Amino acid sequence: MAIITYAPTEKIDSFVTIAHFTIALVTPSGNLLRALLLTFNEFSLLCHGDERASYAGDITVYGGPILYLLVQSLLLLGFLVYYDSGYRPAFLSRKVRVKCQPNFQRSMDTNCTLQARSQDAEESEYADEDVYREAVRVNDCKDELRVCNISKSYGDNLAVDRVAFGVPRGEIFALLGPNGAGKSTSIGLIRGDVAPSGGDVFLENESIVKQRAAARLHQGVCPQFDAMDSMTSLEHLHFYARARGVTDVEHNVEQVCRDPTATAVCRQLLKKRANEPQVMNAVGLSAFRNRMASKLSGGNKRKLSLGIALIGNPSVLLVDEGSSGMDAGAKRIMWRTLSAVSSGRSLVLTTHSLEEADALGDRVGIMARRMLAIGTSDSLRRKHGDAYYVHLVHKDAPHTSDAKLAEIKNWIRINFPLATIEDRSFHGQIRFEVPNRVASITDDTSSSMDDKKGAKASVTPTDRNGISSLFEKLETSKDELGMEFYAVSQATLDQVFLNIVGKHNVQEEDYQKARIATGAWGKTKAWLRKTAHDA
Ligand SMILES: Nc1ncnc2c1ncn2[C@@H]1O[C@H](COP(=O)(O)OP(=O)(O)OP(=O)(O)O)[C@@H](O)[C@H]1O
Repeated sequence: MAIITYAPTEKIDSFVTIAHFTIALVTPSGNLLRALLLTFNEFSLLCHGDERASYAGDITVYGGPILYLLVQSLLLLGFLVYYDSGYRPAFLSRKVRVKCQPNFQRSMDTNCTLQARSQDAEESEYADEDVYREAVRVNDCKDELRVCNISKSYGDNLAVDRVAFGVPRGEIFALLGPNGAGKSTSIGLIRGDVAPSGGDVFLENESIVKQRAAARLHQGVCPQFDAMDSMTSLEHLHFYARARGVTDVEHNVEQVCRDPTATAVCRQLLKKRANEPQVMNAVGLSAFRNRMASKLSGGNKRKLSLGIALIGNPSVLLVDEGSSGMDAGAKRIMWRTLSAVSSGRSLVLTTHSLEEADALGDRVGIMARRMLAIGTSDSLRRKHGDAYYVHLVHKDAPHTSDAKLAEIKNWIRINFPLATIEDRSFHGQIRFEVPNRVASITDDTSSSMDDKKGAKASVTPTDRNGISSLFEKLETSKDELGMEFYAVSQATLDQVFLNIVGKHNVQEEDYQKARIATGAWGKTKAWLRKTAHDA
């Protein structure tokens, strides 16, 4: 419009052409627009000044936009390949330190650089000493996967805060956390899809930040959502094998179980149907090889995604919620498949299912933005669920009178002053929790809360015979209280998880948002409601 308004009439055409070519230089859509305008303007196609245009492919007609688009496609493809490779010329990179350190500066440093601080100060920055120890261990270990103090923030939202762990070959590491804890972001960071704000990830000692293409060769990813196309299961595997540059597609995963520690299940799977593609065997999809992926059941779709992740026999396998949406039976089959394919590689599994983490994970990491606890499920139970859970059933159940239930509760309070009795009792059944260390303390009925604290404080670490004392008391009073059965169990991983997130005051993302709404908007709404009501 500016050209048409202000340019001399005889120069309008040439000025418009110059403007078109200049804009099209940096915008591919500008080329398409120019081609479209030419199509709608017959004079532009047929005339070249006062003469007839030689042909439509002339540089001033369609030739210009086509040439520009070709050059732009090549440049953008080159940029994409360069960006995806993660390569940075030396002059653009900051100082590279392959060795990562705990306690890096929070100022979003791309290296895991160590600030000179005392060990106590360093340790206090981590949720507990096991988390700190893992962050230190991951510096020098030879694990196939090393996640070094990785962080990611989206604006003000710090989604992942200095998470550090290592996964050696043959180990399954289960990453647990409530909704919005940053599990999928952590997987994205390990994959190299999300650029970290700080820290680094090393796959077979290759940095996902600085050698992304090389590091990615070592990983296979089974994403949270199945991305299926209109192809059969077999065609999917062939397609992804070619995309990954795998030549021997048919026997690609022949060596899935080459490790001497390979499980018997794994070896059996490989023996069966030796002529089938081994990925098919490994994930147990042989029967559905020619079925359209969209027609597979949810469980088999997950297996196909796992099969795709196994293409190329990666040494690090990332499984994001591997059994989500599966029924109990399919879940167990998936677990067997996962443990079969885990031998000889490092497997990171994110899950909401504590049962799954317990069943599969050699080690478990519980995170909510930062790592809150790490260890085997047994060590976590010992550390964070150090209590016995007792379930009593009265012999008159389900018709036990309230008086008898009150008598049992009274007995519990006298014998286990620090026990927590569940408020609700179901048809003559009572559940209570006794802290392990104090299971053997006897107190009188009149003991005040201070007395109880005193009793707890007086327990020494050697006072660990709580379980025998607990059984002795239950056995002695069993008949007197009219108990039919009783069961004593240790904390489940569910209880451990709740204890840990409770201790760190972690809430689910939606709940947090709801609380924020209550704080600001909620208060305003309440005030408006009150004002309207008063009026
Ligand atoms: N692309 C993004 N842009 C902005 N914020 C994001 C983005 N991706 C994730 N987040 C935020 O990061 C936090 C962690 O999200 P993430 O999806 O990693 O959690 P999660 O543990 O995988 O949750 P879930 O178990 O529900 O899948 C959330 O607060 C989320 O809103």
